[in-house]
Amino acid sequence: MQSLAPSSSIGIKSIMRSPSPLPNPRRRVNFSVQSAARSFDSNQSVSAAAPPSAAAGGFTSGGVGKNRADWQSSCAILASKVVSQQQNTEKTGGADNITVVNGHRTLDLVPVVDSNNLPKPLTITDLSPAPMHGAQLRVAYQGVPGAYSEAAAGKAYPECDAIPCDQFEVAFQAVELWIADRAVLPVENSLGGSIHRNYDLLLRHRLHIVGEVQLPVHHCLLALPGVRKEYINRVISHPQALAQCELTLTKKLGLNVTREAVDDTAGAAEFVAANGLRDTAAIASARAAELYGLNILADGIQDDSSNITRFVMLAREPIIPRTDRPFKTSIVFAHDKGTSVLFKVLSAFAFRNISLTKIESRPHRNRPIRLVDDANVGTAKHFEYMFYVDFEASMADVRAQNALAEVQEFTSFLRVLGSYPMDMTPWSPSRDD
Ligand SMILES: O=C(O)C(=O)Cc1ccccc1
Repeated sequence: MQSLAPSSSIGIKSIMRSPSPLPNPRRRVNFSVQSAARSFDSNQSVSAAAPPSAAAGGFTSGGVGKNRADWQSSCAILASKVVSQQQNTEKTGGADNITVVNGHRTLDLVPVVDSNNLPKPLTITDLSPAPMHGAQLRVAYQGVPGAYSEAAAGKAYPECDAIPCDQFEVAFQAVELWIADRAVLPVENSLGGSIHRNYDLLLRHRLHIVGEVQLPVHHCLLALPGVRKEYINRVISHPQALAQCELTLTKKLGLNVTREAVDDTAGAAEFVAANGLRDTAAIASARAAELYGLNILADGIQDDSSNITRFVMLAREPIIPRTDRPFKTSIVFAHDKGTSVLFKVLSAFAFRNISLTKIESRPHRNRPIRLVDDANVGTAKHFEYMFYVDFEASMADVRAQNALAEVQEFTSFLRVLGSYPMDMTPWSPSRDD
């Protein structure tokens, strides 16, 4: 999967403002951080935030270390990468390519948009805290205007200044480097399940979950004006969107054509429009159709009308948990010895009548395999897992504190990702219901 923005380009581009209640999409942060990000291993967090405290939901054990020197060197790495990326861009220009990633054909796309909209080079001053932003909350999201993440930012913070970023890594770093105040991250979908890569990102960075929103997602099939369904031989979108519309595309619309995954839904729409592609349709929102001048060929094409995506809001500092409204707490833990650990951990919540809303396991990135020697049988190899659990209680609730104290006894690593108000907005299904 590739970004629709030139992946080697570096810049913040100015884009139009949108009317309320959608957030104000002002700038696109699309400095490329792939290589810079690789320099930040888990021991080199770029977070400048103070160490989290248990009371504020930053309870952690066995987590990564960080200090001012790490932060400064991370900034230096990022700044030097920015300069070299910029030079590469100048050398290579921006060719419009289809590449092969993990065996899939993907688009390496360069939008040919009006030159006022082309990314402007990021300078070192763009990486320092910007005191001129005024009182508006700046919320970084992955994608371009019209992406669902932008809508989620607008739902969480109606008056916010939404900052598009070409990658999640960039959205995280925008917050860590004080370019943005919050990042918005899709974490699970009612049809597609958990977005695993984003869970991995939560662990690699030191941001705190400070809120959640659940957004009904209503997909449209978009094409250039005058293009009919019969002309389409390719559908492009975010992989979640492609998966969420698979049945409708094939069974209802008869579109047994190539699918190609790109970084975000609205970026797919922008690409079709910017390149005048008459054989390609994008799956994206009605707002993306409006922003990029595309027609809606089919409306509400998600296979299940109750298609909800859950997003979390991330900040440098945890919020102070409260007990006067429903809160949720997200934790991640690992264990390296003992039996029935998962059972014991879950009982710590069950005995205190704390409901779990999610449990997810992910192979441990740094320690994927555990060897268990057995002289009679040989060497057994088990996957090592990280477990992600969400439970319905605030860290200000003594039951949650006691449960976590107990969990800590059975685990080798425990981190509270955040304790935050639950999204209690009434169920509002997709528009076509
Ligand atoms: O690509 C987008 O617009 C996103 O925000 C990610 C996404 C994709 C599909 C459903 C929900 C969110």
